Amino acid sequence: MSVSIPSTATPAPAMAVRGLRASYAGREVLAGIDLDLADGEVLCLIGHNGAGKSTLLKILFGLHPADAGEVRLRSRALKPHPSLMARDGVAYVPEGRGVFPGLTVKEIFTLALWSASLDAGEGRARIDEVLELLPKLRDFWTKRAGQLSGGQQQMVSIGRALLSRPSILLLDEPSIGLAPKLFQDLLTPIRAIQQRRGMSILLVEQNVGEAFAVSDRVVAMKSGVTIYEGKPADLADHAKLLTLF
Ligand SMILES: Nc1ncnc2c1ncn2[C@@H]1O[C@H](COP(=O)(O)OP(=O)(O)OP(=O)(O)O)[C@@H](O)[C@H]1O
Repeated sequence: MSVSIPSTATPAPAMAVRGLRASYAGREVLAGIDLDLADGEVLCLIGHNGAGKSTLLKILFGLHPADAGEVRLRSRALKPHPSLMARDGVAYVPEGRGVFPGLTVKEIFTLALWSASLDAGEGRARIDEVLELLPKLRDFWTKRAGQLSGGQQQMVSIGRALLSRPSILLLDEPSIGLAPKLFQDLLTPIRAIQQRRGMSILLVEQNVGEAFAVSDRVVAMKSGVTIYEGKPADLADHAKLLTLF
């Protein structure tokens, strides 16, 4: 008689990075990064300017090549490429928002649906879903992105990323140019969406106060390597944070 034994194995992380190295014109900026992003976790990546945080995100979405190391989605090793990552449920919101200033929000979303080759019915359903998740988008739906505030543009950028129903969201410094209160207003719905969807988020942020409040774990980087990993509460004391750098 065969007896089935329940598996006690830890599930593979949503995304894992091993020994990642990268450079620009021969200058090494990532010097061997190991990182796990668990299922349904918000991981906040902090560090000085130039520590390599944005480069890491770019590599994970396939926008910059790694010199060495491995990127895994679940336990599957792959060579990141933007279309491949998008197909596999990864979305990337770059620093600086990247919305087309001359297009209305509606046009930006329509363009994103068109480039994802979704049919009209599915496209409408996706837009309705994002508008339900981020209802404030309705307030400026027909305005040109260039006329929107920084926080509104950031919401457009994140909403556009959510259209693809990602399981992993790579968010590069969404607080740039936002007052702390506006940043908080943006993070609160993101955290709610993340919990509702069970999405994993890798959030690069310098604005630690607000970011830690929605993060499950923090990793600090310095000069291309990770130097600390812990819970936000362990770093709540600002003095302790400064000793890391
Ligand atoms: N396109 C590029 N060409 C050459 N060097 C670059 C390029 N992008 C970044 N670098 C350099 O690589 C290093 C890491 O930069 P990166 O932007 O990844 O750091 P960061 O931690 O995200 O910094 P910040 O917080 O300022 O955005 C820095 O020394 C930076 O000057």
